[in-house]
Amino acid sequence: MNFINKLNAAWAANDSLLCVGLDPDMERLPAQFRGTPDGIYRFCTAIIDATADLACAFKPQIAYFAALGAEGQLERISAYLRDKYPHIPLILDSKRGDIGATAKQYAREAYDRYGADAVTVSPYMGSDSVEPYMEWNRGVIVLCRTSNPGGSDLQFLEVDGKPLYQHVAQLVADKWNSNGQCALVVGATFPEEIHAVRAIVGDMPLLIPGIGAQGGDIEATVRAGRTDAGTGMMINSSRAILYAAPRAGEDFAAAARRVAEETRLVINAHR
Ligand SMILES: O=c1ccn([C@@H]2O[C@H](COP(=O)(O)O)[C@@H](O)[C@H]2O)c(=O)[nH]1
Repeated sequence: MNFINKLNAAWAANDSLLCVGLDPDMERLPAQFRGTPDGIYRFCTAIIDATADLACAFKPQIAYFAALGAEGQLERISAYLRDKYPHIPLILDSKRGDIGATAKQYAREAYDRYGADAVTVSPYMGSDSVEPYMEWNRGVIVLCRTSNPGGSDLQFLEVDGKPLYQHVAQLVADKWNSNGQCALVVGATFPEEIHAVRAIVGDMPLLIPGIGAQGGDIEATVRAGRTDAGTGMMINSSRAILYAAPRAGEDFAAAARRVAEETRLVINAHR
């Protein structure tokens, strides 16, 4: 099943637009998982088990694995998700961008090595840098209006009367999405821009990081990004779920589940 079909199925099966981020920071892991690469695997799979019926996707950020030389654990986590929850897409957040020959290797890394259903890519190097991803029947999620404040340095530059990020949205909608496999990254910290991007791209899925630890407003995000079908979004939360402070008598996985459930409820209240 291709990415968009799988995402549609996961939205429906779990009645959820919540994407759970997998960013295992060794310093923040519960003590029983610290110090060994296998601990990363056990922590992430415990989070997956605790939230799989509440999520429309899981999004590991590759830096958290590569920094520790733990890419093998990411391969294991991806295989675990595929085997146990084959209906939930895996989004590899790697934000790659390079010349075509190198991009071909990055595409193999994402789709073949990690078995990702979709991967995040940077549009900065243009069409030939994203074409190799399009050759796979998987998802390509293009950075458009990122959640960080510094994203404005370039993404807000006015070009031909409109901000650069809107040109990216238009380019993806008009050209790069000819096979219907694209989505865009737009930060929850910028609801007005989510609204502007939605107006350009119709019902194309949006990956929306920035709620939770980055403080984005869930209600404003959902109102700005929802489609007529009440879907169209993968609203990502990583640290707020992974490192939810356990209440008395509650373990980390139960705390993660509680926060994921609360987040999904708030999202669904405004769909
Ligand atoms: O614009 C962007 C693009 C990607 N991210 C990534 O999403 C998560 C957010 O983590 P939180 O803990 O929920 O803040 C992280 O992996 C980022 O690399 C983003 O934040 N903004």
